[in-house]
Amino acid sequence: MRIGHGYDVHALAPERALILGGVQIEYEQGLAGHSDADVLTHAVMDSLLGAAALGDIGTHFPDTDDRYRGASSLALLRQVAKLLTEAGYEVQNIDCTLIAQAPKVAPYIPAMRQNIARCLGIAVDRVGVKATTEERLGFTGRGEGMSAHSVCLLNERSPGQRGEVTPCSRS
Ligand SMILES: Nc1ccn([C@@H]2O[C@H](COP(=O)(O)O)[C@@H](O)[C@H]2O)c(=O)n1
Ligand SMILES: C[C@@]1(CO)OP(=O)(O)OP(=O)(O)OC[C@H]1O
Repeated sequence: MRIGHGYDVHALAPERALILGGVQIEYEQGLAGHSDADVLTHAVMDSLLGAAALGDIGTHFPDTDDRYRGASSLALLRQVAKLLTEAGYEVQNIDCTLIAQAPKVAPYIPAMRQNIARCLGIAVDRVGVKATTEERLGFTGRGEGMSAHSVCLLNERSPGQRGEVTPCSRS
């Protein structure tokens, strides 16, 4: 079993859509970024890539590459799922936390969990999504941006399934 951690931050800006866990939420501002800036999904992807020691989202989806301009982070998450499968891992569970002073996202959490689980091909009860404010403190508390943390566990499939060389004894 392998543990992973991911963390991401995006600034709030006018005239941007607010997309969190693949859910578009009505709000006066959205998150700025090269992609759709879905900070929660970015933290989830980094936790998965980290657990597999496969780098991070910037390695796989550089913000200098026009293919990722305005990209759906859920589409990127599906690509991460493929990388994990190819490397011989399956997701045991994910637990992530969005840090945002506003808006209240609790009503959207079931849809976020469904989106993340669907992209990874796992049951929704393997995906935890939570939200908290930072009590008006710091950059999230002042409404300048949002951040997210994620942890995950990956199961390693058996060596035979991963295409690894298995030690053999010589007589
Ligand atoms: N953007 C947010 C932040 C929080 N919530 C929910 O409110 C609860 C209380 O938050 P505190 O920061 O005051 O502890 C929290 O447990 C979440 O359920 C939210 O929906 N959206
Ligand atoms: C997701 C990517 C895609 O180009 O762009 P951004 O939306 O800027 O997000 P960031 O968290 O800075 O990660 C870098 C990129 O991988």
